[in-house]
Amino acid sequence: MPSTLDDFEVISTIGTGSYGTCKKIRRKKDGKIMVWKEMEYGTMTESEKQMLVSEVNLLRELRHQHIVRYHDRIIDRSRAIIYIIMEYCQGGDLDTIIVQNRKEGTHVPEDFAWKILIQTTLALKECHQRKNGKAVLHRDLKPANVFLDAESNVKLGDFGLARVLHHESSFAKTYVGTPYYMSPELVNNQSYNEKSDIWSLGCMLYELCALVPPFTASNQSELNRKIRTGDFPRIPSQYSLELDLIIRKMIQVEVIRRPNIDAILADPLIQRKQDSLA
Ligand SMILES: CN(C)CCCNS(=O)(=O)c1cccc(Nc2nc(OCC3CCCCC3)c3[nH]cnc3n2)c1
Repeated sequence: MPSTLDDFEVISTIGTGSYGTCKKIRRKKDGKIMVWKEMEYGTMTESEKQMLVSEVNLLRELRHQHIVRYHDRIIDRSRAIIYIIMEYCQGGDLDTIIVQNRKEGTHVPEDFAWKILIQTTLALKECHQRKNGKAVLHRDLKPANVFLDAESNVKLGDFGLARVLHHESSFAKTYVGTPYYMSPELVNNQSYNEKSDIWSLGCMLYELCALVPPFTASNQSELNRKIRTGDFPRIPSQYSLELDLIIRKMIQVEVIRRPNIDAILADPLIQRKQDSLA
């Protein structure tokens, strides 16, 4: 029985993303707290709508403990809006945590950083090595897309939506942040691949520890130059050499030297940490 808008009541607006608005909702029948993301499709071409349909179908297939769970979708044809209903992540997003620590002059604990690294890598593994074939690359891995549940476990969000965004008339075209996590292969106009997600993962872990991205600049060409060098400062000295080392392995300019998901999970540094965090 597909859901209808009447099955839910809106509690509050959480925020507006590059694709539309995210609202906190309550399912009336059992009081379950969820979110829906509202996307206007009225200005989309037929092919963009087709892309949206296939992205939403991908979302519903991604079932993993560290990926935000898709529940349903509601299409309001009269207003040309699609509502994508997903699990609510009570812990908010990593971007908010980074901003808060920067403001208070504090740092996240080392074990928290390892936990985020391990759980986000497991979420990416699910996407890169999907059972029935085609890998789903995230393409937009960043702190604002990594959410936490009530126990601070990772819930990777907004999969695929990143790809839908770049249709001509979308809000996304205007709504662009600085691509701090752009990989060297993207800077050199080469193709995006699974290792590009690994580069972004390394950049995200770096920012979680250092509270600033590994590469910063006041303009795109300066940023591109720094990214091509691959040179960046060590994470703050309070963090272990091992954590700095694993981040460095991911932020490698040469794609072939960058570890893939399985290499990261097999790394002795991770193995040892996984045991101690378990
Ligand atoms: C970027 N942030 C500073 C925005 C401030 C807003 N706080 S916050 O840190 O996202 C926050 C606070 C409390 C609960 C939640 N839970 C949550 N949020 C989602 O998306 C947020 C949305 C993503 C696109 C941009 C706008 C916000 C979810 N998507 C699927 N499940 C979700 N659960 C999030």
